[in-house]
Amino acid sequence: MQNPLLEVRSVSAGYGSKLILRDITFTVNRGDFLSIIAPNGTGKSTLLRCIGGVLPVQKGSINICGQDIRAFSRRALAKKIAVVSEEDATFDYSVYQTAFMGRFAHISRFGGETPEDHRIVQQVLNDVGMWEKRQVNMSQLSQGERQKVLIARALAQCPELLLLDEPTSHLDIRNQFLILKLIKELTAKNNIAVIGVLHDINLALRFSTHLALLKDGRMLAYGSPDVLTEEILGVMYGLNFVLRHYEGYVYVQPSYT
Ligand SMILES: Nc1ncnc2c1ncn2[C@@H]1O[C@H](COP(=O)(O)OP(=O)(O)OP(=O)(O)O)[C@@H](O)[C@H]1O
Repeated sequence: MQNPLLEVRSVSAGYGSKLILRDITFTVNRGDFLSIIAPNGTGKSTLLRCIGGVLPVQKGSINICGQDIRAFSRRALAKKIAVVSEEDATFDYSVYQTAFMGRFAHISRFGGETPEDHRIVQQVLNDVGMWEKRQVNMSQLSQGERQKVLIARALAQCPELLLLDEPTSHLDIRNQFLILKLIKELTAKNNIAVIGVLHDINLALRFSTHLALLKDGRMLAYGSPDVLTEEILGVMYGLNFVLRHYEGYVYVQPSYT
């Protein structure tokens, strides 16, 4: 049987002596779109940093394609995992140069870049609607446009797992929908998986195959979107919520009572 794409086993992690994540376990398979949902400061970005190999785990292990991520070089891991996060955004380059950075892990040290690298960059910039602005400097873009370019850079990496840390926080409602729809389609087409931190629970419910619900650094529930209930939302956010079903989708709203 094929290994799961990602196995997170009993992971505890944090910063120095400050433990943030406690005993987190889940697996992700190809085709999955997992959204991590939790209140501010719970450890969502910390979890993505561990999976991306940026923050070492203190206990437990993280395997990708059956191998511990600690066994990978940075370059080898970049072929498996791409991250979209504003943390590592640089603004001194053009849109094209920024998206092209996604190809670095694939470019052979001796052969140099190939027409295929440029074809992929053109494709991803077209996909996110930023090809027309390819020569513009990143510093001259709106925050939403920058976010689209960072998504293009990650897609150019042709990863097996895409990590998205609030990838649509600066996008308008149309672009949020279109970008997540694009990512979902690419997940299916390329047989990859996505783990996203999305604060908009309704967007998460629209696109996710799986949800991970965290509180105080621990996993409260993990599974299909059915794990989200009014009760569990109340526990997570300390507020009453109502869940409504409409045209096959579930929507969440805070209740005023
Ligand atoms: N580099 C760091 N050094 C020390 N503590 C940190 C560091 N980064 C984050 N933290 C702390 O870890 C905790 C979890 O932070 P994290 O960014 O993972 O939360 P989050 O769930 O992604 O939050 P948000 O929804 O607000 O983005 C917070 O208490 C935060 O203060």
